Amino acid sequence: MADTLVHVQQLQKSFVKNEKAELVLKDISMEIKKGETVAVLGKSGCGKSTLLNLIGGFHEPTKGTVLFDGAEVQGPSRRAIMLFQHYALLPWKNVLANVELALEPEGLSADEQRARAEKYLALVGLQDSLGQFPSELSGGMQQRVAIARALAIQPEMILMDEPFAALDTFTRYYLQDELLRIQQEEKTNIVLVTHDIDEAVYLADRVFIMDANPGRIRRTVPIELPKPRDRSDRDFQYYRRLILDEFNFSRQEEQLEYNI
Ligand SMILES: Nc1ncnc2c1ncn2[C@@H]1O[C@H](COP(=O)(O)OP(=O)(O)OP(=O)(O)O)[C@@H](O)[C@H]1O
Repeated sequence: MADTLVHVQQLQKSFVKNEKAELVLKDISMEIKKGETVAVLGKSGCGKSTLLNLIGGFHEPTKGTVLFDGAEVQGPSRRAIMLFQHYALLPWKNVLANVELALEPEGLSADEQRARAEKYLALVGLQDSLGQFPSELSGGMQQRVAIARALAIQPEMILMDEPFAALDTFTRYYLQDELLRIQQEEKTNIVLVTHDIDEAVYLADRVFIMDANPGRIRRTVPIELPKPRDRSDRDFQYYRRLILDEFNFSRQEEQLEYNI
């Protein structure tokens, strides 16, 4: 369909462990529409990162297919960039050089490359930190460099694996707001793997809730609230509660491992 960017069809993934094939993902089917932000929530080990890696072409499916803009994903592409929890910046390069390095395959002139890197660093508010090195930056600033580096490639989709999990609550809220603002400006698709129910309800248009052993999608929850959202609003609490109930947290049967 014209408005579908990612189409996951009957996806299965097994890994060999102790000489036995272990089914990690079973029969995953989902669509991500152009311009959408989706979140994937589930218990630790249910296969969220594996699903993200399959969508990004970093793993090969055991069965099934992933279509990106109608074509089968057969490997990583610069149209879908992965953003990790631990920034992955080169410590010996300054902020500007870290972003410029990611642009080398684009074949831009030196001036164009610099202008593009500066544009996206300004977009994340780091225009005054171009010459600083990663060790001189806070975790939140390092993640902003990583976001600028991903955006500078101008991908259609950014795959985020718990991008703010290493940050304190205030920095996390701040970066969630930044991400929302940037996403609305750039219209980049975002697939967000998170443990943070609040983060999923705040950012996502739809939340995919996964079950474990083997990993599968149990329920899809559309978050029908205008953005930016108010975390203290009753409707926000409604969705938060609905998702908490999916995980039986209200009955305290599960060990709490989420940021709520
Ligand atoms: N490359 C691999 N080789 C073998 N097993 C793997 C590999 N990658 C993941 N697994 C296994 O697949 C299962 C799902 O892992 P995955 O990292 O996708 O889960 P997750 O839901 O992202 O977990 P977490 O929330 O803890 O990051 C786990 O049992 C893990 O050990």
